[in-house]
Amino acid sequence: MAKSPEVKLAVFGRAGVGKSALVVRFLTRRFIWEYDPTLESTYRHQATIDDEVVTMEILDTAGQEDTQQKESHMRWGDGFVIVYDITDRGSFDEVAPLRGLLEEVKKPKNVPLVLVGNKADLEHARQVGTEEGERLAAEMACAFYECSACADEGGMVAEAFHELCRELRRRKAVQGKARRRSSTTHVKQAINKMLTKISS
Ligand SMILES: Nc1nc2c(ncn2[C@@H]2O[C@H](COP(=O)(O)OP(=O)(O)OP(=O)(O)O)[C@@H](O)[C@H]2O)c(=O)[nH]1
Repeated sequence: MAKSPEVKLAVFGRAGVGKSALVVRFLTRRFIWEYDPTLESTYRHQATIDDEVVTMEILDTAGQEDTQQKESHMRWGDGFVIVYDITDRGSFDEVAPLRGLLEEVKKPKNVPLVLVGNKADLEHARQVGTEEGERLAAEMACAFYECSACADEGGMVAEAFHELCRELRRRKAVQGKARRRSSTTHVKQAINKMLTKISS
């Protein structure tokens, strides 16, 4: 039987945006109010996404990491969830620099990621409009979700993680095709060389 794909996903965002709450919601479908804010944690999780079993390793980073720690976690990950809090404009302003660092650390560029605006249940305290999130995601060419780890009726949190896995799968398929195409080209070139030698 084919081995299920394994993907490493890292969750980034300013301290307090709800990274741990989102990861715990995704893994347990529950909301837990408080976590140790300084800890980073890794979890393993299996899910069936479009009939394919995917094994995820999820790193919930600590919001107060220094640049060196961030870079090391960025090197570790295959795909990224960048989270901001819709009630905290400063957390939204930190998204672009985080994406910038990702693009510096990861090569090739155009890193697989999804953008999540969390705490959508706190509409009365909103500081970042939905359309602003949409616009930023369009600029970053990634999917965008407004979610609430606390009241996730629509299953949006899982959808964000699943979409990231789909994006990684799409890219792997494209890379596989490109590799196959280049090896076919090499074989063709070798045959042509041989034929040229024989005929000369
Ligand atoms: N109302 C509301 N509160 C939330 C939501 N998600 C998280 N919180 C609260 O926001 C606070 C911070 O949540 P955490 O999950 O610890 O945030 P974090 O991003 O992991 O923070 P660091 O670990 O410090 O980086 C906690 O008090 C949570 O209960 C949400 O969707 N809605």
